[in-house]
Amino acid sequence: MKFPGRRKLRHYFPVAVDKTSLPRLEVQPKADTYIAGLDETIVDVIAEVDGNFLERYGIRKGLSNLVNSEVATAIYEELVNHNRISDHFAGGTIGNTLHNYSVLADDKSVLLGVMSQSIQLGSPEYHYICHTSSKVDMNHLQAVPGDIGRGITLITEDGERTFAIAPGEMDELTPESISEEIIANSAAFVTCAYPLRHADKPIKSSLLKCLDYASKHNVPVILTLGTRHLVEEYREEITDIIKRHVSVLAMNEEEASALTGHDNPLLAAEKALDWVDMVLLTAGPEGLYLCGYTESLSRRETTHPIKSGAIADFNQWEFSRPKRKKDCQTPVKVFSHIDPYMGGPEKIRNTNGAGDGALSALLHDIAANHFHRIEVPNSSKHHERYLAYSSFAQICKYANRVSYEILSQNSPRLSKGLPEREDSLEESYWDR
Ligand SMILES: Nc1ncnc2c1ncn2[C@@H]1O[C@H](COP(=O)(O)OP(=O)(O)OP(=O)(O)O)[C@@H](O)[C@H]1O
Ligand SMILES: Nc1nc2c(ncn2[C@@H]2O[C@H](CO)[C@@H](O)[C@H]2O)c(=O)[nH]1
Repeated sequence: MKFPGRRKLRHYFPVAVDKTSLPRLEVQPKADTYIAGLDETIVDVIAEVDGNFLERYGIRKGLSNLVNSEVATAIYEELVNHNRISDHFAGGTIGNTLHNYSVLADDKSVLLGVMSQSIQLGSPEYHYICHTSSKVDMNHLQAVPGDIGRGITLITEDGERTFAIAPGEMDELTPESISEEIIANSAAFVTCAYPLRHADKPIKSSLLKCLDYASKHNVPVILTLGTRHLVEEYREEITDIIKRHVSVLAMNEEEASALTGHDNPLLAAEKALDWVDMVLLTAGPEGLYLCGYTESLSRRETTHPIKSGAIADFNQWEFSRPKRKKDCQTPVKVFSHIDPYMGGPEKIRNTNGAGDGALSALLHDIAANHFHRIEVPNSSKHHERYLAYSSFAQICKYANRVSYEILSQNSPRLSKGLPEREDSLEESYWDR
């Protein structure tokens, strides 16, 4: 496990553990630190189109639209005929998050989902495997006879991305394929709300089974909402799942508004904290918010300028470390915010995956805490049980930096980790 931030001088990390056996790519649940995630396996087919194209196919801009196979074929053929397809990328909101986690942490994750049992060279499935980090363990995927999902990613002139999703067999994941051992030993279980729109498909029961296992074994559940209209359509069901199972909720401000009824991100996050332990709320050009709980007695005051918004002096305690509410004797709410790293890249061609990138940084910090607690249980870092290793403010910086990287490289999946020079997130970059 590579640690987020500059830590070598200030803390002890057992980064060089004696290897008594050959390294194995497959996750060893009792020995490895890893994140488990469930997703619909999707390949993103990237194409540039004009607004008229979306209208003609009745596709709602900026959203993830489900389309049947006839519409998908018609769209695909038109894009091919007009030479509009620029690339194929492995996608899926959780697939992206796990890949990015594994790249950042240089460590393992487990993907639960389906994969075509026979894969042809150059096929979308082939692209999916090729563009996924070798540290994402795919040994637990369930084989299906047909295709995985195609996420036709339509980029309009304004850089906005709209999905036309042809599901193929991405929702055929059955509960029998879910390993309790994998979930029980993970540092966290991460999933998204998308499977909920496939009530008649086995993936939904598989998701619920994972949530039950995670709750049973006290594994933090991280849920990312996906897209605004999904939240609007399934609000009650999503809220119920959040209240029963979710520890960390990740969403953008539109999804937050649909879920909580608050357009103001601080108020939306505060409302969501009635249900969960932590909220990661990304707000596009406004940056991001990380909010949660800490212990009143051990809270730490920020040295950053104090900010006020819908909540006065909201970032006062942002140097505190996040805890689950149930692990606090006297829980206090903590709010932290950061503006986009260096104001954002000069040119943004599309914002696809920037929010997922921020989430993978948060997962890295949660997994680092899990790893350190197991390796150095008597460290002063673990006198109390924390949810993450770093403070709210520090995680904000890291998450923000990763979003920037996704935006500048124009793809939802990181091709490499952050540069070593910057492993210290406190150095020059942050001082500008
Ligand atoms: N226009 C922008 N200018 C500067 N930074 C931006 C811009 N858009 C996004 N960002 C950065 O990326 C982060 C995440 O962006 P955003 O809120 O758009 O995510 P999202 O809608 O959840 O994305 P996705 O669902 O595609 O993963 C923001 O918190 C911010 O740091
Ligand atoms: N799992 C899943 N991912 C989606 C869906 N629609 C869009 N995405 C993914 O969201 C990512 C961007 O956040 C893209 O890489 C898409 O593949 C969907 O219906 N299900």
